[in-house]
Amino acid sequence: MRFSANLGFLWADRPLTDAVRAAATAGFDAVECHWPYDTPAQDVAAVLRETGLPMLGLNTRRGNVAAGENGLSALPGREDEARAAIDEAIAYAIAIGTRNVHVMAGFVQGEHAQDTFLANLGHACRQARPEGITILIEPLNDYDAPGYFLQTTTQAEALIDQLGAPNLRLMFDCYHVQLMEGNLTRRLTRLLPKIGHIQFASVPDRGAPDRGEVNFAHVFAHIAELGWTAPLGAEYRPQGPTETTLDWLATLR
Ligand SMILES: O=C(O)[C@@H](O)C(=O)CO
Ligand SMILES: [Mg+2]
Repeated sequence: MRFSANLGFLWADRPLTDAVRAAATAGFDAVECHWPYDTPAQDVAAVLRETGLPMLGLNTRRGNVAAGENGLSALPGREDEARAAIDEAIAYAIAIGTRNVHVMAGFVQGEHAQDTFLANLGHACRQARPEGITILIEPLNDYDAPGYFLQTTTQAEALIDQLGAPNLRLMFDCYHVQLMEGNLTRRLTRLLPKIGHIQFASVPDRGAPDRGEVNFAHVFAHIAELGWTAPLGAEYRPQGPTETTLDWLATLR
């Protein structure tokens, strides 16, 4: 199994460039991040060259974070901002060689939200495709992100089918999926052709994967049996310094 350190949570107390170095030293095979925009892309590109780690993915900006926003792309009336955030994320991804951009939907419900999300995802897929970039959508659980537009893999699958873009895929975060829908291994098997990236954390406390209600040794073995070889994203909140939470890296590899 290969693993990617999600630097939105792991080593989140360090500048992004130092966090990449820490992930390399700890033995991760790749990194991914949430919102890298405060760090110049050329600095990130340089540290990726230095360490040899790929940055697997990044997110579009959330909008007005102070006002509680968590993405713009499903918000009716905010299309210009949403598309600017998508274009910015794609440009940043190109600059650092990242192949996945997660387009964040936002807190909104309803039919207009669905139409808005689909239209903005269409824009994202068209912009990203010539660059070889995949657009990801990620269902978030309703406990941590109440009211988030995209909450289940069932909903995400319907959106992917409806848009029919070859470069739109599902970010399957085992943590969110277990909380909302469960049945992880059957769901992974069925959805595999539509999955662009897999993440994990313990459930329900979003800690390291060697605890909680999900047996990740079993889930990872199943993912390997399915033929999935890309690094899996460790997106958990370390309790204490990240280095002290990495025993699982040796045992689950
Ligand atoms: O699971 C998550 O929260 C992340 O993957 C993310 O990108 C949005 O917060
Ligand atoms: Mg996630």
